[in-house]
Amino acid sequence: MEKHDVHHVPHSREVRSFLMPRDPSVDRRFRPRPNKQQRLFDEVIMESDDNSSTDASDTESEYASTNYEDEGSSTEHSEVESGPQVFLRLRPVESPSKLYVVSDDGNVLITSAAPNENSSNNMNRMEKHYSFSSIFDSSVGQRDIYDKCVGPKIMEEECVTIMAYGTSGSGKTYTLLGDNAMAGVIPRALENIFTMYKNQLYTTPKVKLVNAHMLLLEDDVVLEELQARRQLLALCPDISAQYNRLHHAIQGDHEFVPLESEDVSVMIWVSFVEIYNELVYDLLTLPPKQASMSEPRRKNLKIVCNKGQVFIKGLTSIFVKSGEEAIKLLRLGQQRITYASTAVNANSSRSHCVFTVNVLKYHRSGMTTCSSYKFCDLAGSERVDKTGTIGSRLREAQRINTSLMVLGRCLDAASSTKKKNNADVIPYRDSKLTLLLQPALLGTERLAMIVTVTPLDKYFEENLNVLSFASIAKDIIFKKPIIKQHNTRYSGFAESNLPSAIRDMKRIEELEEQNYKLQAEIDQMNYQHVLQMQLLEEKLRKELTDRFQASLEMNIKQGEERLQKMLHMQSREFEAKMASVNRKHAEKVEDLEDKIEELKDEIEELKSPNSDIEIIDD
Ligand SMILES: Nc1ncnc2c1ncn2[C@@H]1O[C@H](COP(=O)(O)OP(=O)(O)OP(=O)(O)O)[C@@H](O)[C@H]1O
Repeated sequence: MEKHDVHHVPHSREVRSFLMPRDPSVDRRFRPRPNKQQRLFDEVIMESDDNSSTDASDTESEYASTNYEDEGSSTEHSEVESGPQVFLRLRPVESPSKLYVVSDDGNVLITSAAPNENSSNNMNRMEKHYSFSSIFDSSVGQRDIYDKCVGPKIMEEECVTIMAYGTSGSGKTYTLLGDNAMAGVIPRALENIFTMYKNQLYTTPKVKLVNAHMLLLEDDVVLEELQARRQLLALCPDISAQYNRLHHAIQGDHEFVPLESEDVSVMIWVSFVEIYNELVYDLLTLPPKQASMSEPRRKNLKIVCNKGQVFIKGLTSIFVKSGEEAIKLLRLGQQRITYASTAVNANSSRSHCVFTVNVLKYHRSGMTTCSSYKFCDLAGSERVDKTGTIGSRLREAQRINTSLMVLGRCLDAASSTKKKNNADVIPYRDSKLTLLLQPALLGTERLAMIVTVTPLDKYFEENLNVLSFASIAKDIIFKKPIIKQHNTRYSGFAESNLPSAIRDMKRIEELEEQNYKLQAEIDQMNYQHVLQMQLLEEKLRKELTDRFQASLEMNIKQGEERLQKMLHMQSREFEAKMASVNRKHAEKVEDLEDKIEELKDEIEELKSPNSDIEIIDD
């Protein structure tokens, strides 16, 4: 086993690469790092202030906001120097490898030198130390993971991206979603959010984040939103029994406290996307209007960067009134995710998924703020050479590995304090994933990464890559101000104090009720119409059948009569012929009888004694 000598000074600087990760135990002096922490991304801040846009520039909204002019957006900043929090979770396994040891303080993972046959890389054949914000061994459950990694961020009402990263089958999806018995981070966060804002929840979708802009919606748009939400929720699986169990278990695990403020109304929206083979798909699309099209068409969407804001153009965002509704939509989206069975996980996510919860708050002052929580379940990195992956699975794996590699490069660039005077210092545009997670990678929003590892010998090398990736993320120091919340002030909205807001709400509820009734009437009329059409069709069918039957019967009758006539004529002809033949025969018989009589007379004459004829006797 090759031992790492801490006093040995390498002659040249180590080459940085994500695929051949840096050895974190190499003397820090010889890592390609600056001597002191510098302010990063000044140039990127400038970029976000200018009017340039990537992909497409589309800030015009289909949503009317005419009466409520946006007086300008701003952001609530925190100037504190900070970096991402990186947590390590070890998956429970039957016989854990002895190659991984957690330090006494519980923050450093020490990997032993790999046995030669387990490593294709010399660098891996030495002891390494990886430090984390916290390490959770297999005994740590879902409750503690939430309390440590996510809960405080929700309480602070900050914009945050929670990212699960690890090899395939190491427990990323389990950590984020959990199972029926043990809820993961997302259901807990939803319960936390809905309990926190319990007294401020606004039941009408009056404010929406559209293309990264907060808009006050007109009544007709509100109705559309309510209709869309009703339609989509109707498609969701029924999880009420399961949800009740989950809800009680979560509330038993944590003590979420409702906020007291009365000056704010809160609206919560969720969206869910997957990035599959470098294409972005909406997992909450509405069903098609025509009933004939059973499956909603999967249309890939564009990620747009405009004025430093990143959003997905045309992404469905659904207004939710309870944790149950949000979890229902999460389950619906999950059913639409691309899963496949791989060598290491029978139900492996083949895409990166991002579930976003936007908490929009409008304050009595007229200020509207948004806290955005992004939960990102990354597809598992995979050794395509060892697992024998082929065909479409291989293509997927290559795409997954490439996008993870770009993510690694972005983190690497962010952790490198070597200042470069160009805006493209972080290559976040190189993959859809990094483009979408740009605010977290640039440090404008908080980033927490939960790294999952299966502590088995056979995954040793893959795990070292994951750990190196994590250690790169851990090194990042953002000096750019963290955006705590996005703010917008509306001039019209300032007047919308509570009484008028309540009036609005009542009016909207009335309209919704009316709309509901009209929809029911339309449904009833449609039903009647269909019924009438069916009856008419039936009547027409019967009429046609009757006519056809009558004409058929008439044709048969006419045919019979014709045949009867022909038969009669032929029999008369036959009778006449027979009569003539009989007559001829009778005449012949009469002639013959006459002849017989004549002959008889002649014979009598000859026999009489007076005859002159002498009879000679022998
Ligand atoms: N900490 C844990 N405790 C109990 N079971 C776990 C834990 N972590 C993972 N598992 C189980 O391991 C299996 C694989 O986990 P999971 O699907 O979360 O992996 P993954 O990292 O998301 O994989 P992929 O990237 O292939 O989708 C699941 O059956 C899950 O229940």
